[in-house]
Amino acid sequence: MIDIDLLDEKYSIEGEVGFIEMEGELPFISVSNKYAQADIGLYGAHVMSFTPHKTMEMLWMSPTSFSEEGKAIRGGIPVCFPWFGPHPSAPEKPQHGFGRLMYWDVVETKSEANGETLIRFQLESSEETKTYWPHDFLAELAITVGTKLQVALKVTNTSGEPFEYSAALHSYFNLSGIENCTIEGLQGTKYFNQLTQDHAVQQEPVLTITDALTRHYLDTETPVVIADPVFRRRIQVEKTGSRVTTVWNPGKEAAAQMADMPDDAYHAFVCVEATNAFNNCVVLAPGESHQTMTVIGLEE
Ligand SMILES: O=P(O)(O)OC[C@H]1O[C@H](O)[C@H](O)[C@@H](O)[C@@H]1O
Repeated sequence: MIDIDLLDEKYSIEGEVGFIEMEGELPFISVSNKYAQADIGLYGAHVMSFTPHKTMEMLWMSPTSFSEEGKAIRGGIPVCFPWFGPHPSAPEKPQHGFGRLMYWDVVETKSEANGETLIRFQLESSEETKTYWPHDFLAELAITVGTKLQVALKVTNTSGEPFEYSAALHSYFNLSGIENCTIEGLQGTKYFNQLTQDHAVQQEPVLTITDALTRHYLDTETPVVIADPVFRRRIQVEKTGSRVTTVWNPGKEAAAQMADMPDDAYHAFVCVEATNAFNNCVVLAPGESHQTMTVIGLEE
């Protein structure tokens, strides 16, 4: 049970961080500072909105997303953990792990000296997580709201045995229209095409999306830029501790099949994800940690 009043009492910061609960919606944190406005759901430690002042919303949220326990939120930044995609050996387990299907504990809110706001969450192994995944772990998600949005997922192995996990910070970006936009920074990078199950190398200088696309670019840490000339902006997606960049758009047919997005929503977003999966899963020895981080902002 989430006690929003208690959280508000303990972690709100006057004029900067507030805890909000609305009828029929999952509870969320509202952050407002001199740089930006952001909303962060407690369920899944899920960033749902990030709007630097004097710009438009950077993240896309489905207007028909589910907002109820047991169902993933469509849009924003789902945290996929401790596996990405279908479970490798048990397909009945939830796609993209259980991290996006549980409440995370708020452990700190802080107004930084430079005016940025830090929100820290934790998800610790429990009887419930062990019904999905047998390992002891501590997952920490640190979100910094400034002119840029920084999201860092740190996983520590708190068990006595090594374990392997996969993960992604599955960011949905708000576009003027997919047909107007190009994605820069991936030329010459090899990728696994999930739709055709082939491997290839991107030859084109920029990626243009004209149909359903699910590509996992391998062994790359380079920043990607989403150029949107109609919205007159270039969104830069930087990352560290992630060696796979996933680019996903469902296209027309698959979008129409999804209950939690409008039929034409494929127009409105693209996902560029900081991923650790495929040939870049993370193996942690007892006591070891790994951090996957993404930084999202307008190109300077
Ligand atoms: O519908 P979801 O479970 O949220 O997954 C949405 C998408 O996530 C990733 O980008 C995967 O590579 C896609 O195959 C998947 O369709």
